[in-house]
Amino acid sequence: MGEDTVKVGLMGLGTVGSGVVRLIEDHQEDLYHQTGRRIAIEKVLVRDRLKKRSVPFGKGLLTDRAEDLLENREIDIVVEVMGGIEPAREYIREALLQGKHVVTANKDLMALHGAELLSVAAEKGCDVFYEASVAGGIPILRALVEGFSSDRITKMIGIVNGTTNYILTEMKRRGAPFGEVLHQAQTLGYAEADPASDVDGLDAARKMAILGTLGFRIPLSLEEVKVRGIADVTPEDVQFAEQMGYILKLVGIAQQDHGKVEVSVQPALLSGDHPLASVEGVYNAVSVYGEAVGETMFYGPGAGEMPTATAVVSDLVTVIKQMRLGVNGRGTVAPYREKQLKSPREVFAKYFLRLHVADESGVMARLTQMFAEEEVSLEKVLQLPRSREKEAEIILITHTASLHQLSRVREQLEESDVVIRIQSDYRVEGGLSS
Ligand SMILES: NC(=O)C1=CN([C@@H]2O[C@H](COP(=O)(O)OP(=O)(O)OC[C@H]3O[C@@H](n4cnc5c(N)ncnc54)[C@H](OP(=O)(O)O)[C@@H]3O)[C@@H](O)[C@H]2O)C=CC1
Ligand SMILES: N[C@@H](CC=O)C(=O)O
Repeated sequence: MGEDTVKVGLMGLGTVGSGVVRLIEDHQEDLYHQTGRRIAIEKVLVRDRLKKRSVPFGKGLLTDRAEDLLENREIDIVVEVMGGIEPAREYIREALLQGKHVVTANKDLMALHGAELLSVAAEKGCDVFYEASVAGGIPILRALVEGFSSDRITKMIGIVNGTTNYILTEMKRRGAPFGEVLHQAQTLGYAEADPASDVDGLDAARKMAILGTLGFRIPLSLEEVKVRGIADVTPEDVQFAEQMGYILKLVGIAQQDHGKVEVSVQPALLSGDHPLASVEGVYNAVSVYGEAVGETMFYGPGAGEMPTATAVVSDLVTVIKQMRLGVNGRGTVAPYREKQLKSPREVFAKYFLRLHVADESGVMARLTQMFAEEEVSLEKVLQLPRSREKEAEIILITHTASLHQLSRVREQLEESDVVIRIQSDYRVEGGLSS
């Protein structure tokens, strides 16, 4: 191997790592034409060297000692696709201190320690790219940083977790039980090592923290993202939503107006004509609204071996091109704007509530009174046939109200003697016509 070869240290050979190996092999000629360099995987770090692998490697290439990559002076670029916080953070930091460029798919790490790692990279004149960390195969980060650099982004709304979108789609399509479809998502390589982070919305929250930081150019931290997952979503919620013309999805929303931002992840009802309503299975999509450009939409596979590998290898190509130009590390840390978060009085949406109430006369009047007291008006009301003795079910969709108003209404409902329980409540996002 001569001068024209770039040597890569690969950390992780699971779903994404195997895809990276395949893609580099299959596209070697195309990659050479773009970069003028051959890409050679010099060492691969794994936990268990004896495990059976879907991509064949010479015995000497696999190692379970991180030093074999970090202390290898021949390795120019470390690709981290192991996942988790530690030891990934320590390894990436050390790689940067050794002057190696880094490509990672690790949103857990970038959402939590991105600022620290980018600042080490800037000091050492190294690149850190992490396109694969958000929305798998969709090149959304590059679009935000480069494509929208002349505009001011006001809103990003997206389906950014493939596993939960796959689960909700299968629940809607064939009424499949939650546990069964989660297991399928794991088998297909979509889910995180701990799938609770998909189901609880944390994976999507990490991605929204990254999108918010890059899109609004503010230092957004993970704790500032309000998170609710899909664990308590029932097949009935999905069906009732459909009856009323809505699709239930796990949605990330990042919005800024008057200099204040709101970032959240929650199961939300999307009206049938919403651009995200038809995004199914493992697919992700992000709508980005710019003041000047208007609405744009990015769509593609959000998880899985080869889609994610394309994002990783594209980052690798960028690093190699920058090496040729000698511009690595330039602009790694962009100056941020001042950050102000919205209070619950400043976050507005419509809401869907499913209530189990006493089956007696006058209940509807009592309910509407509670909403009226908080100045929340109702857009739709659906009374369902009685499901149990002395219990009726009512579904309400409000007009736009603040989160604060909704919490006040919820308090009243919870204290009321006619409400047996609030079965579910979801934010509602209108479509093109709203
Ligand atoms: N799967 C997907 O669709 C997507 C994943 N990502 C991100 O990509 C990263 C990798 O995900 P994925 O490929 O699915 O994960 P996998 O669990 O399939 O693979 C992880 C790999 O890392 C190795 N590894 C884990 N911990 C260590 C450690 N401490 N020391 C050495 N090796 C270790 C494992 O070794 P061994 O094989 O020996 O167990 C395995 O090869 C994660 O950050 C994930 O969030 C991002 C976008 C999509
Ligand atoms: N578990 C994640 C993988 C990609 O980021 C998902 O399902 O989206």
